[in-house]
Amino acid sequence: MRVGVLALQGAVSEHIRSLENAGVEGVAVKHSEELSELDGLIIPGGESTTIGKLMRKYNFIEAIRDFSGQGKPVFGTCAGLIVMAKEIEGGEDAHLGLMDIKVSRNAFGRQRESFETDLTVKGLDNPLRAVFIRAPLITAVGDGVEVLSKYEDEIVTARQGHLLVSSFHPELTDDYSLHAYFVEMIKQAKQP
Ligand SMILES: NC(=O)CC[C@H](N)C(=O)O
Repeated sequence: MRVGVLALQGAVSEHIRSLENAGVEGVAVKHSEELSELDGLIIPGGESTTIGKLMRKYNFIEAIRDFSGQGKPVFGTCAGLIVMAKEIEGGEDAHLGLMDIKVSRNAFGRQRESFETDLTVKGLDNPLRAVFIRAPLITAVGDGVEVLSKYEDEIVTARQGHLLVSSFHPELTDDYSLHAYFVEMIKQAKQP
């Protein structure tokens, strides 16, 4: 199994390390043609406007929509969550528009630009150490979306079939259980 990490901007090597800890090969993806050799894709955190621009410039928009359309799992973390959303609050255009969620960028405000907490996540055995950095929040979800965790009543992890998103950075700690969860989603998707 090979899992790509979109390497246009953001925390790429950390995701590759977490994937390797979860027992699979992680590869940095710089060209859209590389997607055809992958079983799953992670879109990392960074800055969503920049990632969106680079995705357009390097032909990733249609390529990732196609990849997802084949039922291949996609996991967006932080800015990656924002680019996967169908709707971004504040009138900004959606980027990939893959997942039936509405997001608010930088939702925690300046006082709490970054913080860490232990989160209970549905499907994980133990609380997950979560690092939030200028994090977005999911403010509405469609019918097919399952909420996996909340922080202070706000949705911070969700899944829609083969799509997974988190507002926080699961790759910045030694806890790779959410990556292992994503690897399980890929195994399920590969089953005939
Ligand atoms: N850590 C992150 O990925 C931050 C996301 C950033 N606030 C954005 O809007 O794109």
